[in-house]
Amino acid sequence: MALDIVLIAGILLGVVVHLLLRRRFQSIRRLRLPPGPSGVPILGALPQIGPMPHASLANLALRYGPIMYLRMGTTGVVVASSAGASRSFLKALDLQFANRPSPISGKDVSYDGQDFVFANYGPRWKLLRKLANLHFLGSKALTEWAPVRCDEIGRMLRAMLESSRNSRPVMVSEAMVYASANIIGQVMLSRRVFESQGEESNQFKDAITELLAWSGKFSIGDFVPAIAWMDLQGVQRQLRRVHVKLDALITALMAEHEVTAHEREGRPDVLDLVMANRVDADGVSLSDVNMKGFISDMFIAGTDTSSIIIEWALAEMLRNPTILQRAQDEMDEVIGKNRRLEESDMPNLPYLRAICKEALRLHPSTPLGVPHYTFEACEVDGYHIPPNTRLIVNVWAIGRDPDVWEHPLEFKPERFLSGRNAKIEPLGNDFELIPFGAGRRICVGMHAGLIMLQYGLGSLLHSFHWQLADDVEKLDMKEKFGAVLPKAVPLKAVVKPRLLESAYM
Ligand code: HEM
Repeated sequence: MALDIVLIAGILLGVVVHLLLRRRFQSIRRLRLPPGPSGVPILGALPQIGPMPHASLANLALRYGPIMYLRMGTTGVVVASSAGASRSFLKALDLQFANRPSPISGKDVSYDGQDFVFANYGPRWKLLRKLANLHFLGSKALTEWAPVRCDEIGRMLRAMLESSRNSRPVMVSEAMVYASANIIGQVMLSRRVFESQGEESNQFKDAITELLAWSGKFSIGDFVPAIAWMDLQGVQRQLRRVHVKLDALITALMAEHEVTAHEREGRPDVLDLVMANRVDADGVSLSDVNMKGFISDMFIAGTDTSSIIIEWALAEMLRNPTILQRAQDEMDEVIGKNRRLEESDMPNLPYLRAICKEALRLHPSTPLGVPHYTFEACEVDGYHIPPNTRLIVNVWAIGRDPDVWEHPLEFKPERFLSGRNAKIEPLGNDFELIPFGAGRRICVGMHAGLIMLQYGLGSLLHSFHWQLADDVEKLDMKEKFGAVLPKAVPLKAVVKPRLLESAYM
């Protein structure tokens, strides 16, 4: 009897110990973090991120793999560096990662997270996104605003024609930023923001360029919030300085817009429509600060993105004149030389579209996208991701992945004309090419950005012969890292008209 009790007690104890050990091992297995560098005390892996973080992270991924976990300061960061890894996050875990980390150094420029880009996933973000799609950036709205794009690109081409007559070189990205800002101004606020290309528009471009350069910096305070107040690298100070300039411009534009409301009766612009619908059926409402953030985001995200890619594409073609020639031949055949390119020509220009995809692959304007954030713990490909983790998708590394792209560093638009790659589109479904991101937070201006890229670049190629301003000097192809990735040395070129004079009028 006593033996039985001892035996049963022993078996029970064995079962309990077994269950406890199994749970313990399971939880250890469940809590396996993705591989990554161990880093140093306090700063974690931050010292391993050099001045070109997209390249540093790509190098670390070669060692640790496409899903990598880094502790940066006191913040956990997971980095996705392959098509498969980005699909695991932006498709399978899209909802969990649909938030943004709180912008510490970008506190001012994001209106303390009250804008659109940094809004967390929730009712206010949904309302902003709905209104942006409905009135500004969705396909119906884009069709309605096509005459504005035609007008502004026409002005840009005429200004370049003038430069060629006066033997003045053109600064490609400046011209495109000026055109893009005026398109956004006309559509959103019924006014061109700059009447002439010159000091005022250059100040605006410089402010946006500076803002994007500083906001891409890996600021220590963003990763060690306890010491953010010290602003050790001066990032917040610099961003505040630029924000003050841009905010003054936006405040003035909004005030003027209110005064001129009577002039737009029956023909509302985007701001009128968004203002009129700023409270939705569920009572979610947009404050004046939300509205300022919305306008500011549209100018910032909508101007220095397509223009950067156009500049890179032209630079690549100046290094590879046969590509430039083939693009011009295609347009001459489809359009001729009596008129300029129209948006409706685009379906008939497969080579031009391939050039745009190739530029988006090799030179995505936002190399690390915009960071995502999860408040909840989750599991990805068998790895545990702790709560409050930041997600970086290395879009730049994905576009250069040698396992996907043959000769990844070469600019070869032909790769998109046949075979498997011909089906790849940069629209968030093919994770090998995600310059606009993917999932719910995919760029809301994706279609507008693509139109500006194809129509802007196509118009420049079709309208002019291109030559480097300084033929002797080798074209500098270095990148300058920030939230966006422009050429370190802006492209300066000499143009000569190639269409009938009447085509420019
Ligand atoms: C070629 C041009 C462009 C590129 C490459 C680009 C790229 C991106 C990327 C990578 C994101 C982050 C997506 C993510 O979080 O996963 C983004 C977000 C965003 N973009 Fe663009 N963009 C372009 C043009 C535009 C334009 C023309 C506008 C507006 C006029 C715009 C407005 C925005 C906004 C508001 C967001 C934030 C969306 C959100 O958080 O829900 N973008 N863009």
